Amino acid sequence: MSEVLLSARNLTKKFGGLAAVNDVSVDLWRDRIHVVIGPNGAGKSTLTNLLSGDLPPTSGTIMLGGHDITRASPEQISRRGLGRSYQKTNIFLPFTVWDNVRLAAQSRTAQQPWNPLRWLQNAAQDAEVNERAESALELAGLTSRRTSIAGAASHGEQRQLEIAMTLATNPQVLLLDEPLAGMGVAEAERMVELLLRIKPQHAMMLVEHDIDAIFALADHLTVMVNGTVIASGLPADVRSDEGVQAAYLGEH
Ligand SMILES: Nc1ncnc2c1ncn2[C@@H]1O[C@H](COP(=O)(O)OP(=O)(O)OP(=O)(O)O)[C@@H](O)[C@H]1O
Repeated sequence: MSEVLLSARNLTKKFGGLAAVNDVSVDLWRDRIHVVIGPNGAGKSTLTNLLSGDLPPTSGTIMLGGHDITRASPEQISRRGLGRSYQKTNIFLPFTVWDNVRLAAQSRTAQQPWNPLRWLQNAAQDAEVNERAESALELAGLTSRRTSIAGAASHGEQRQLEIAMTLATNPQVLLLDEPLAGMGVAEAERMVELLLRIKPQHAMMLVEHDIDAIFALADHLTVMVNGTVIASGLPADVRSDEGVQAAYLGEH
């Protein structure tokens, strides 16, 4: 059954006199993809940064899995099960695909306090980290590329690797910033397939500009303009909304 994993209410973020995000509420459900669109400067990145803890909101609340994370750090929020990818890549280019995913999986493992049985715990932890990295690699469709040097991978594969690295932290909620940016048609199709494959286990919010992908992926579509939500709902309803056509979709 679908459930709300993240719930943000009345989020506002002010930079001086500018409300980059103005009274925005968002629910993210497991097995649903929520796409946020809007022209440049609409507040999409700022909203993502509020949900991930990279920026504190001026007002409003964010609940993740029943916990109030409004003032939590990005690390605490990650440990509570939120993973995000960044437009600017976090990949270590000289390392292999596998090493990158394993490092991401390891970053999630808490340090254990010292005790005489620590080597046993470490061994168990290693096995668990490897397992998490392995399944993230497989979900992202990169198993056959594990020994490739990340820097030598194609643009599309590097974007897949970013998703694999995000999945390796075992998130329930995924925030993805333009996962199809800069991709050709075939790469974009592969990414859409990948996102649909990981959808059932995750609640996802995507910021995306690719119109075909938006309508292939979105279960819920939100349109932001100047920090404000001007429409939010089923993609077909939002698409036919006159205000949306005038403000955004009409441009394409
Ligand atoms: N750290 C900051 N300090 C001051 N103003 C900021 C800051 N970050 C964003 N803004 C402003 O907030 C508004 C929203 O920016 P944001 O980057 O969230 O928009 P966006 O919808 O993600 O745009 P794009 O599609 O171009 O990435 C813009 O007017 C931007 O200039």
